Amino acid sequence: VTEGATTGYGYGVLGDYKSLKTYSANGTYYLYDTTKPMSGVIETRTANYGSSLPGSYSVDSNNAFTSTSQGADVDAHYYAGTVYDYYYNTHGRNSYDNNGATIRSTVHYGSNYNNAFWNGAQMVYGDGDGSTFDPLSGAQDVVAHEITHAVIERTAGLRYQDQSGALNESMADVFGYFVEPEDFLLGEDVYTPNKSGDALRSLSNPDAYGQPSHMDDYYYTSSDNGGVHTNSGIPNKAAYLTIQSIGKTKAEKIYYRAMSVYLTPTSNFSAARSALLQATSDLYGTGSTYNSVASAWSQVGVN
Ligand SMILES: O=C(O)[C@H](CCc1ccccc1)CC1(C(=O)N[C@@H](Cc2c[nH]c3ccccc23)C(=O)O)CCCC1
Ligand SMILES: [Ca+2]
Ligand SMILES: [Zn+2]
Repeated sequence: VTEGATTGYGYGVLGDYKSLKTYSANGTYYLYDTTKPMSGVIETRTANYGSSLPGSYSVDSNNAFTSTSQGADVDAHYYAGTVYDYYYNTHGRNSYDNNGATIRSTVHYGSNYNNAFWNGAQMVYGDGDGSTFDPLSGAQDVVAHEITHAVIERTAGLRYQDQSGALNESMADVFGYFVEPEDFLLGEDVYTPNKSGDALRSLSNPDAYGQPSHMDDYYYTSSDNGGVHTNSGIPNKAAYLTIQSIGKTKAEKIYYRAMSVYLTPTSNFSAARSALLQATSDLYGTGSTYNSVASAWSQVGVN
């Protein structure tokens, strides 16, 4: 019996065919990808509808992860690989710690759990209740959002509270777009499966989903760590305006440099504007690109 890296396949949450990097041992196939140029691996596990982590390896007897319940496992594994590839190919970053850390995901967490999270060590995905959410790993932008939280922890370290927390949230949403740039929506592929055209959030129109897009409408609250999932609308809108004026290629380099070089745990929105302008100056000087970034933040009321 062979032991080692293999290529299998499966169907994702939306029933789409995907080729998978798997591992074979003792006649069992694991969602365990050893092919990345990093010392760690990409591994996907299941909590089997319980809440103990990390759970057991997602396995299959014939390297064909084709059952409906395996869709969440397939997508968590496949999309984690694409997010690894994005950070490595676009920014030269080797996993979230830039040192080849293993990227671990656990799916089927809880019962009909309508959420997902990075717990400081791994990603965790609920299956959703089929009405509010489909299994959340079925959205590439959600997977990118979660892995970006891990990157932020190892770089800017933005405190998950008030403005620095909203910035943390925004960077996660913005890199969700950079990884999946087909729209400015977040979570649209898994949100309300029975309703089309909606999403969890919108970078281009935060107000459509109850988020402010200007400092005048900053939402002061004690819940959700000071409204981090609400006030992220303001930096999200600034990011959208920036992308629209200078393009994705320049924007993602500026955002990555700001996140990895200039932002700190206590950076607020104004500090983010400064960090992004400094990154822009480093990369592109202080001409039209610089003015576009400054303008974007002025338009959302941050100077
Ligand atoms: O990573 C994050 O910021 C979110 C982590 C939420 C969480 C935090 C701590 C423990 C458990 C869960 C998860 C996501 C999120 O934005 N959640 C929002 C919106 C949301 C999703 N499911 C919900 C259920 C009820 C209320 C709100 C929500 C939230 O938790 O606010 C990110 C992309 C999609 C899900
Ligand atoms: Ca999207
Ligand atoms: Zn988040």
